[in-house]
Amino acid sequence: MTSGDTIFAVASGFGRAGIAVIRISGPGTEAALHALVRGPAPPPRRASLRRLHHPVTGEVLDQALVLRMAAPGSFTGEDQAELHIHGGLAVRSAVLRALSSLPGLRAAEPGEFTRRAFLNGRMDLSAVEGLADLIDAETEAQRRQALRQLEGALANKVDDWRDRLADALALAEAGLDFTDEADVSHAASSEAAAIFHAVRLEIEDELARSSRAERLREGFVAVIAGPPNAGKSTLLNALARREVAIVSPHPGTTRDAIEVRCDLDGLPVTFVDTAGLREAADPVEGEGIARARRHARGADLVLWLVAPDAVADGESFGPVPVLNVATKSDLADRPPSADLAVSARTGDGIGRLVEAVRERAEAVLAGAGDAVVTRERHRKALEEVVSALSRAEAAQAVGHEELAAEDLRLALRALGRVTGRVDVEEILDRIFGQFCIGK
Ligand SMILES: Nc1nc2c(ncn2[C@@H]2O[C@H](COP(=O)(O)OP(=O)(O)OP(=O)(O)O)[C@@H](O)[C@H]2O)c(=O)[nH]1
Ligand SMILES: [K+]
Ligand SMILES: [Mg+2]
Repeated sequence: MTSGDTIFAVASGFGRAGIAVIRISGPGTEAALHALVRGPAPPPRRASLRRLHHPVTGEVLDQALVLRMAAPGSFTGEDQAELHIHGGLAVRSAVLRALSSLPGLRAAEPGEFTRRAFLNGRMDLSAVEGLADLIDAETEAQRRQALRQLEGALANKVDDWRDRLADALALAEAGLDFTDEADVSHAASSEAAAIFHAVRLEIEDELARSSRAERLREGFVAVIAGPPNAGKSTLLNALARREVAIVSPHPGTTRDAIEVRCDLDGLPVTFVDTAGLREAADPVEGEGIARARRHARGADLVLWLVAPDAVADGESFGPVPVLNVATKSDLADRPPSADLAVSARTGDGIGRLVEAVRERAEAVLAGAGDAVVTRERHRKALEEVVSALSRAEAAQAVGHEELAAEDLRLALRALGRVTGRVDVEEILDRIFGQFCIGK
């Protein structure tokens, strides 16, 4: 399956670079190469050095390494080529203009290459999402998780569940066909029940692990909270090793929450600096304080900071664990109530604080690397499967074989949505919209 258009885009990053890669995909690829190199298109799967010309004026635009992949053995499954050109902005735009001038060629939309790969059966939807995550991965743990997904960790499980449920459905339907032969009917339907019961337990097991995996994608969140002037923004800057937040001796300096993503030995942790908590007269500060409390209640961990000169009542943030951190340890000894003491000024204790946060992040994210359900979209679909299977079991237990078969069909359809084997149009735009041009 190919669409008529041939698309092209810069696949490497923006800005000056030694080399830029332009991708071309579609039925007009070979003709486009022919026009650019003024001769036969280079043979597939062989890197060939060629001069690129403007197809109309004949002007030489650049020397390029040309790679051609013939359908269906390419990323998109279509005829495809890569032009490795020199990365200057002028070279890039000259080659792009030359491509635009060719009939049937147009610039690709965001995610369009990957969309074609999906439509041509080169990857399933969960692999598409894995690819998006791999491009965005910032830490080792995220990279490994995304790669597992791209390589089909979820798709393989889903395919296995689908096969078994399809068998169960066939058995259930056989049971319905043989209702006049009670033995056959009974044996078939209890075999079917055993299958969908086992599948349901396996899916529930995966769902139980999924919240950790989703967390690994999004990162562990540690919110820095405390009374005004506790040194929250100073600590954030020390953790980020740059001046992200404004520091001043005036209480009430920070209003908006400021997030910094960190890589703590391969684990993704987001630190959030917030407005100092107090009764505020100023409505803007009051809004900042309301946001601070919301952030803290949604966090994985609150770092509760108190300076030696401040008297502060502790606050509770629901079930979120709190680490009590005494700040400005260069000014005073650590009070007994604190778990840790730090000085952002001298750097004292910062390493121990980072280690404490890392340990907690590790505990929360442990095992996330093996989980295969990494997104809300997967979780929602699998929850639907579980409830359809529970209904099927209940129906079957009271002899409503037809209802059980209907629920099995619903379960199969919901499973199909994870990998995109059924009615996917409505989710396609959302997924491919996350990609940038050239992917
Ligand atoms: N001696 C010393 N002073 C510090 C330390 N950390 C922060 N300060 C000072 O404490 C004051 C307040 O620091 P901030 O980081 O702005 O405090 P904050 O908690 O973000 O304050 P608000 O945003 O207003 O709630 C500033 O004058 C900092 O220079 C420290 O480790 N030692
Ligand atoms: K301040
Ligand atoms: Mg601050």
